[in-house]
Amino acid sequence: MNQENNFNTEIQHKQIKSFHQLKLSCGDYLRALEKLHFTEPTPIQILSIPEGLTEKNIIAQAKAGTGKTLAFSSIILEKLINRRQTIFQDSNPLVLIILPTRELAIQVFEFIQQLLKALNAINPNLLPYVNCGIFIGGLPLQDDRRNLKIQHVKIIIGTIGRVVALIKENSLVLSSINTLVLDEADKLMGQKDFYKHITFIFDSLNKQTLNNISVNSQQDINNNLEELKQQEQTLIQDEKESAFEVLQRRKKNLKLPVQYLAYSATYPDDLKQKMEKLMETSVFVDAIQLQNQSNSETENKENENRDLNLENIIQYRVDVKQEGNISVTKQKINILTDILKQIKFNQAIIFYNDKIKGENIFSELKAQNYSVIFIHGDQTQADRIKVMNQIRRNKTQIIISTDLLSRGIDITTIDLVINYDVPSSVETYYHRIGRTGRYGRFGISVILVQQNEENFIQQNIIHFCRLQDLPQNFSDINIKLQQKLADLNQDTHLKQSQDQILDTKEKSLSSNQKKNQKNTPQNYHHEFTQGILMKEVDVNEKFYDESTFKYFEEEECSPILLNGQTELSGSMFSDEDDMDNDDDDDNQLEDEDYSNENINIEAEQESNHTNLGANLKDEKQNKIFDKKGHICEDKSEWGFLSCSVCYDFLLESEHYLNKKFEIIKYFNVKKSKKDKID
Ligand SMILES: Nc1ncnc2c1ncn2[C@@H]1O[C@H](COP(=O)(O)OP(=O)(O)OP(=O)(O)O)[C@@H](O)[C@H]1O
Repeated sequence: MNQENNFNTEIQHKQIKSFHQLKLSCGDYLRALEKLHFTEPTPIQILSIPEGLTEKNIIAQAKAGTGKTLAFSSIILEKLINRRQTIFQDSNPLVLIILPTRELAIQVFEFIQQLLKALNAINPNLLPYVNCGIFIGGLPLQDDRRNLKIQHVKIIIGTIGRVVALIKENSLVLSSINTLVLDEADKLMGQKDFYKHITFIFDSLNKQTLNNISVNSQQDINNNLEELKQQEQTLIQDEKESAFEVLQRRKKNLKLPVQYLAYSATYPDDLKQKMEKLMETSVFVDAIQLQNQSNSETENKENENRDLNLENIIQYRVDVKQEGNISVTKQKINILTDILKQIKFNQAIIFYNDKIKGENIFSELKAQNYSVIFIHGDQTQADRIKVMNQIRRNKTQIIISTDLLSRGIDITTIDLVINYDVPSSVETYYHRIGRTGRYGRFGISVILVQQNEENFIQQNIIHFCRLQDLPQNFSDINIKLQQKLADLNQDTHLKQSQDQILDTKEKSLSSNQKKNQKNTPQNYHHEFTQGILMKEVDVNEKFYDESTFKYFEEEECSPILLNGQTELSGSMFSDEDDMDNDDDDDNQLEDEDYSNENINIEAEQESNHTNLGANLKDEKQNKIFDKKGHICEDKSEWGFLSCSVCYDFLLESEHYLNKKFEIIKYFNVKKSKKDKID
């Protein structure tokens, strides 16, 4: 492309201010994005979504924290929406997403679940057969087999070892996969063990998708023969040629049975060629240039357009000097605690290189009464999930981690990253510091440098990154950090009130579509002669519920047994304790205490919301208070829900709680269609 063309394309890209302009054709999907507050696309979304929708293989690069997950998720979902008429014919998975760590896999799983949920709330008939499943090491294999068999998972999200194991034992069938996503692709391709598995997946995909033409798609081919004939005029020489041969030749001709999407913030040069070879004809989507051009300081400086630094992260270095008899370890701990005392951060992550060191830092900080937690790959999966939960709920202020959390993890409240140990490469450095400064927010990073590490730093870090010495005075930084926290809190409030407005819009928009939903419990009237045993399922945490994994069953999915004495009150709204920063470990107590309090807090906050929001809240409050005085008359010692008022209340609450109440067992309950009674 010549310079003038380049310039024009850049101008066009800069003019894109909404997702509508990105070849995303489905209005409901655009509304779902809006509902989740994704209104303006980021450079990687502007560049890679339209490319991806043309079925090209993509190797995409964008700086840390700039929206790569939404970019590939949008391509996947738009493709599924376009194919929705035929999805239900196939019980095999259609999309495979591979990630390097379990924590990242869980995050991407939850993100796509959220997108699907928002889409489903707007139009339940759009992708009713599309669900996603998570397949990671450390959890029972038999659960994965069962989920693949019974749940007909369409979007597979997993870590490489588990995915390969499932392919090898034929539990995971790849014959219908049409998109393979490699997130943190340089890690997956660059590490020797991973690469071996990746090539195995590519080979299996090629074999199985071609075999599939003769088996699973036969029905599909026959159905679409006429259409195929029109499209493939040049291929069909003989009217009697079988549909199988037509498609076989068509696929071979295109040589692209599966679309590959690779995303990362970093690609070492030697790796790019290796990837291009494996992914055959691919395009390189480079968002770095566009990201840097939107920053006036670096405008028109060709070499600086490959700069991976984020403007919103201030990077400091501090030298660890030998002082008297004090050991280097002690020196480093002193520097660390000094930084932690002086910088008024909200949440910090400290990266270290070996596990024993991590445990030592943990003990030192714990002894100084810091709210601290540590994580590494040798912990049990139960502990890893527990730690991630603590971090995400902002229940711990300092996280000590190996490079396990250096990539992809998206926690907006982290505002300080400390490289306690120097990372092994500049790529790892970029990923580590990218745990702060997410989506353009302010963040700080500090690297501790020992004398014997100076050469490495000079050659690998200083040359590429904008390191400056740690200042004596942190007051300016602290003001910025406070401002960031205030902005984050304000964003949360704003989003909450916008959510209420959108929910109301959505209710009126989709009331007709919702009428089409059949056999949901709401459509039935229940006559209670004895009782129902109910189970509470947190919709956002459905994955955990499906597993027999003990820790999560205890913490997230304990069945609720409403006994005869149950008083309906605000304590039902325990789901809202996301905002709770209390460090209390006793979840049961905390839920109940907080949620009662929560209603009062909300009542106070309501006065600031719009009328529409206020009405909605009123509606919710009334629902609680309407029934608050209600005490079930049934004194059944078994604690079954046996009262229709309680039951109705539970169903009404689903919407607010973001939970589903599944009926485990009926006891002599008659069911009849509600509309007959009405
Ligand atoms: N268009 C958008 N509007 C608002 N927020 C967005 C948008 N796109 C992404 N985000 C938010 O930006 C944050 C970072 O996104 P994401 O985790 O996808 O970054 P990433 O590029 O994959 O980062 P990393 O390189 O660290 O993996 C997330 O909190 C995400 O919800």
